[in-house]
Amino acid sequence: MIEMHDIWKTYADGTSALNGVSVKIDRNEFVYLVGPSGAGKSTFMKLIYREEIPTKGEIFVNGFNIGKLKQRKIPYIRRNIGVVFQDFRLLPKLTVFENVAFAMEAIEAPRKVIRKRTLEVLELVGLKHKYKNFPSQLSGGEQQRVSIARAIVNNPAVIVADEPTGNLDPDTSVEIMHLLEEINFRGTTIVMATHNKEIVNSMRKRVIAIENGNIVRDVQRGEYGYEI
Ligand SMILES: Nc1ncnc2c1ncn2[C@@H]1O[C@H](COP(=O)(O)OP(=O)(O)OP(=O)(O)O)[C@@H](O)[C@H]1O
Repeated sequence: MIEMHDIWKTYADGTSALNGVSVKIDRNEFVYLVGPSGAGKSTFMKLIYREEIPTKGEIFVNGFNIGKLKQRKIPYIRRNIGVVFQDFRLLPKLTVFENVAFAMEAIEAPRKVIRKRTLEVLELVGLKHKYKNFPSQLSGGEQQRVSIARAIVNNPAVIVADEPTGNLDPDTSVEIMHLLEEINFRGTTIVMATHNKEIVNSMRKRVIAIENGNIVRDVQRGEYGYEI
């Protein structure tokens, strides 16, 4: 599903973020990425959804060598990877429905299909009744649910979530985690960067720890392993 072969990433200003990372993540896995601030977690994820390309090494997602992807193939890979951010990144002037439908319009799905599928995913995240609301009328947890609906609407093979509970209180964080578990259970691979020790230690999954751009630990049903 995701394979990195000796991946190096150095940014334009000379900062090296990843130093020879190799890893394999199988279909349907749920992986927590942990490690200190600045360790390279976001970079790891940006390479998966092709926000960045590696300086050296090869990365395959769903069989595609995405560092070498032709420009015209990029929409295909974007459709196959849903991304969830800490700060939700919903479009404030669009309703809940429109925020989710927008991701399907981008791939030019037929109108009827868009309506049916959008309402279906809003139901899955428990927000169908708020489809006419604007993001500003929702709680943080609800906004994150909408962003998860947007991430899954095109039925991606992988979801990449960068600290999805970072702006949420503990109870809401647990609800969001249950939703991600449910999505994983339905067949989507999930890679999630987090600093949330409680969640990692209570909902045991594979844990990959990154420090100074290297994988220093990779354990099935692992622990958070840091003090904060
Ligand atoms: N666009 C960029 N240009 C230059 N340096 C960058 C850029 N993005 C990230 N970095 C640097 O690369 C290193 C890894 O950053 P990255 O964001 O991947 O870390 P992280 O583990 O996600 O951190 P955090 O937990 O704080 O989000 C850091 O030294 C960071 O300052």
